[in-house]
Amino acid sequence: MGKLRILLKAFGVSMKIKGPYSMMISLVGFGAALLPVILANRLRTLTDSLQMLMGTKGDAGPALFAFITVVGLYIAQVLITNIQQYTNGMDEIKIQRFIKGTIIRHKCEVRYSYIENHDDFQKRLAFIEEYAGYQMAKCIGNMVTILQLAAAFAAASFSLWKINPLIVLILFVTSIPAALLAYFQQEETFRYRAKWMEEGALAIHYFHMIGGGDHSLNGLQEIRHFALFDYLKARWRAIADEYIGKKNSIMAKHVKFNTAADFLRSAVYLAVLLLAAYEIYRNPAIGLGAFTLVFALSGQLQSVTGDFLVGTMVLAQNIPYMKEFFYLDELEREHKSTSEGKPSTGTIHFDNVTFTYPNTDKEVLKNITVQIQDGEKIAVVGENGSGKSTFISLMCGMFDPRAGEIHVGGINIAEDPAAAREAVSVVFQDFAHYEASLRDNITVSDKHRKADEAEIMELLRSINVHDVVEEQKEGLNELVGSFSHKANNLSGGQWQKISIARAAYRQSAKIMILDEPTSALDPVAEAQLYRNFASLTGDKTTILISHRLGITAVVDRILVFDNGKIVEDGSHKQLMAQNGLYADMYRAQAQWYA
Ligand SMILES: Nc1ncnc2c1ncn2[C@@H]1O[C@H](COP(=O)(O)OP(=O)(O)OP(=O)(O)O)[C@@H](O)[C@H]1O
Repeated sequence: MGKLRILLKAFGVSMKIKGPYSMMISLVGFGAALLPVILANRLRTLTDSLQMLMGTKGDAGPALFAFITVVGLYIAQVLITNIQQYTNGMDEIKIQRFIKGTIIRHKCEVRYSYIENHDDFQKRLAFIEEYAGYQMAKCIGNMVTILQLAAAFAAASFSLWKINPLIVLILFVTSIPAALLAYFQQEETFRYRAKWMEEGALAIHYFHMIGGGDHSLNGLQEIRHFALFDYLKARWRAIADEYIGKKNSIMAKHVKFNTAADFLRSAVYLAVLLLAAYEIYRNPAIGLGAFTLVFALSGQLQSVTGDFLVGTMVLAQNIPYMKEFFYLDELEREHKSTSEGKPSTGTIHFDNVTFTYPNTDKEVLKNITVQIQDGEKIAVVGENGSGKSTFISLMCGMFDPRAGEIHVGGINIAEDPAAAREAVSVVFQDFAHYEASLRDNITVSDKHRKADEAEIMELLRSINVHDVVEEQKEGLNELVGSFSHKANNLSGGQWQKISIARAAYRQSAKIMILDEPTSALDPVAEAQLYRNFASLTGDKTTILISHRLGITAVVDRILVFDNGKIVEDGSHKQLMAQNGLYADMYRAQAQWYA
């Protein structure tokens, strides 16, 4: 995309965010940019009228009129400034809402592989959230400001030019170094911040681990128990202090240069006043008011020139960042569902599937071929890191295989993940905790199903997780979570029972996937769950990952994973007879229990 096209596209989006009311106020403000010049000219007239009056008993009318117009202009200036401040505040809110909304939308719509930091997605998203989105959203406002400054510059220059063109030239030329300085300083600060966003990420991680800025309680008890605050604080400090040190030296440099620039600016201003005084001395006919005009407008012209130059340079410099914002539109989306109706079968077919995670070379799954029939109960077992959860992620369409095809419910999941997911209910290893009522926590898995309280409780009883709801004062209406003071937090096992209930609630699913669903349950609860395994899974095809090999008794077939391959496939009896990896693992666990 060419620079001009990016700029025009950004203007379009930015104008839409601003809305017609705010655009109108900006255009009114356009006229208001001329107010200081009109005011300075009225002050000139007032000074001249007062000079005429001095020592004479002449007509006070012109002075009075000039004074009244000055008052009127001041009032108009105050009103317009405040209305503009209000609309600017509104614009800021709209911009933040737009940026957050855009980020959420893209995060939900892109292919899941981006979430695992494919294409530096997370870093680029952070940059868009922090900077690029704001520059894009503000560009039309910035453009209007630049035009206002240009108008104010032209009007002020015209007024001063008539007194002495040299005044305008001096003010303009001497504003250039200060403007360049301001621009380079902004750029240096930005560059440093962008670098910090990349290098300081670890410091932010430590800061959150200690509990700052993050509402999660993850690991906080352990950190307190091992008295790790000082250790983590030192790690955070080491990185943060380096940043602060560099920032301080940049700031010190900027202050030195800015002081010099301010001296120059004041010296030029005084020189211009002297020039005006000389002009009046040389030609008294132009009147004392000319001095008032120069006095009021010179500083104005200096700052307007500087802001205009810096604003234009920054707008041009920001075009690449605006482009970064439009990167979001180029990301690959998850395919929209094209199928009519839901899958009617619970079959799962992996056909020669090989997979590597984004940005890695290691083959985590190697040539997996497996046919799972409708209604089969399958256990997936294997050592840590052998590829079991990855197998599930692919089955849920989170990633595309590097080679091979996966059909879930008869649908090629790479082509229509949304339709294939309709067939599946799942308990992930790291399931979500929703800050909501227990009812919502259970029913979010099937938003179309309208079940009343009795029906939900019946379901919970059938899979033996009803105790979590019955123990709460408000039953299904109990708010749960750790964020709100009104909510009651649950234990790890209670949360897991709710996640199982959530999966069971998705009645229409043909396939049920359970990734270590009992890891947090007590032995009695676990045994009860497997006793009710038939109620939980019904006639659904079931895939169960577990390290507890005792549960393999409730399944028809076991897939044994080793280093990304299915190395054994059969019933418990067959695999024990085979005396391979499964039999070894089973005996090791049984021995432990014995
Ligand atoms: N997001 C990821 N990016 C890169 N590699 C990953 C990612 N997730 C997992 N892996 C790697 O993939 C391999 C298989 O991991 P997976 O989680 O599928 O194993 P698993 O059999 O489920 O293990 P566990 O029994 O410990 O849960 C491991 O070597 C792991 O390091």
